[in-house]
Amino acid sequence: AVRRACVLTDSVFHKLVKNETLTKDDKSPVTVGDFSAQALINTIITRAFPDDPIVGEEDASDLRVESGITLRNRIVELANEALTAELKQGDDPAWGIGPGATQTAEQIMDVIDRGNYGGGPKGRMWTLDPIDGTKGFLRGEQYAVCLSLIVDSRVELGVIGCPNLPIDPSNPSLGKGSIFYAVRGQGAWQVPLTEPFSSSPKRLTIPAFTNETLNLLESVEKAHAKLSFNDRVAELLGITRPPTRMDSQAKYCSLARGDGGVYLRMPTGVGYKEKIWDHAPGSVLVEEAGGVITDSRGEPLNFGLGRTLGENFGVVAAGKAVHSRVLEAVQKAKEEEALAAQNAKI
Ligand SMILES: Nc1ncnc2c1ncn2[C@@H]1O[C@H](COP(=O)(O)OS(=O)(=O)O)[C@@H](OP(=O)(O)O)[C@H]1O
Ligand SMILES: [Mg+2]
Ligand SMILES: [Mg+2]
Ligand SMILES: [Mg+2]
Repeated sequence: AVRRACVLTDSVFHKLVKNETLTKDDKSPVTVGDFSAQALINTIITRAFPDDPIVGEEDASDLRVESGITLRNRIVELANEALTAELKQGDDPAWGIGPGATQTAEQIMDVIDRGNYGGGPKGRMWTLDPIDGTKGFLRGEQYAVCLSLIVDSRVELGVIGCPNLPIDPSNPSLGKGSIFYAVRGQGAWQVPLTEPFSSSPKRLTIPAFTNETLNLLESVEKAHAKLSFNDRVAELLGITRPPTRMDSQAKYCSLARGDGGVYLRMPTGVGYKEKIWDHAPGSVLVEEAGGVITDSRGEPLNFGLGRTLGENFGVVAAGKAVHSRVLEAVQKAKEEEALAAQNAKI
């Protein structure tokens, strides 16, 4: 499902035109690529696991109204193109894909809305972010197709497709595009997007870092994380390398294979609640690569609270040894901030 969606989003990027993007109520962008990829993946999940609910980022309400007709028609066309593409190794026509698997506009809208599940502490559920880092996608930079399976609040499987991420940053000739995946208890792995079954998966482990090699992985968008706080934490840790900024859960993939040493994402203070689909796949990937992921207090992320992670205490992910040092530096930076706020009041 993730591979097919990556082929879809990559082709959408190359033919995307200006009026194929909507601005959602929260002012964030969503493109025909996000909607059609959600239709595609939800179709496959629904056929393979008919009883499983899906917590998906997008919903079709803006497409069901008069003003959404042009966008809807385009999404139906793109989703059907992706659904009916020829079967590849590992594909099963019982999943509603392959030549002839066309759906009506109504079916496409309904399958997008299979992502409307509210989440919660008990049972099986999938999370889907059809394009994570939509702003990165629009810039032609990093984005990711992100899927996870949660059972009784615990992430058991995470799959992250990164069409624009170098396969090996130290060897650019290998090109771009990988799928990263982890099954709890079975390790973290990377396979090339184009040949996921024919090449042997590469096992990922977070390497050891020194102060000289350590660096932060952080958001591109200033509205998504408090980057000035990150700078102070880096200073307290004695980090000399500049941070690596990239959109989407490609940050978790980069951490899992050691391209960067710490993923730090602190709230900007506007009351935004992090969504479970933005962290569930990445969290199991990092844990299976030998890392630790918590909020800034050191508490585990709770994927059983609904569609969000609840009150936002940020996210800290790193290798085991580094993680405890980062938590200490984060606490120190928070104390400094509180003190400065108090002094400003006086
Ligand atoms: N205010 C605020 N604070 C924190 N996070 C927010 C905020 N607004 C949006 N979002 C979510 O950020 C997701 C992408 O963020 P990333 O850090 O992964 O990439 S980016 O560099 O910031 O674009 C992005 O995911 P996508 O919508 O899938 O792109 C959002 O879910
Ligand atoms: Mg979005
Ligand atoms: Mg996202
Ligand atoms: Mg998204």
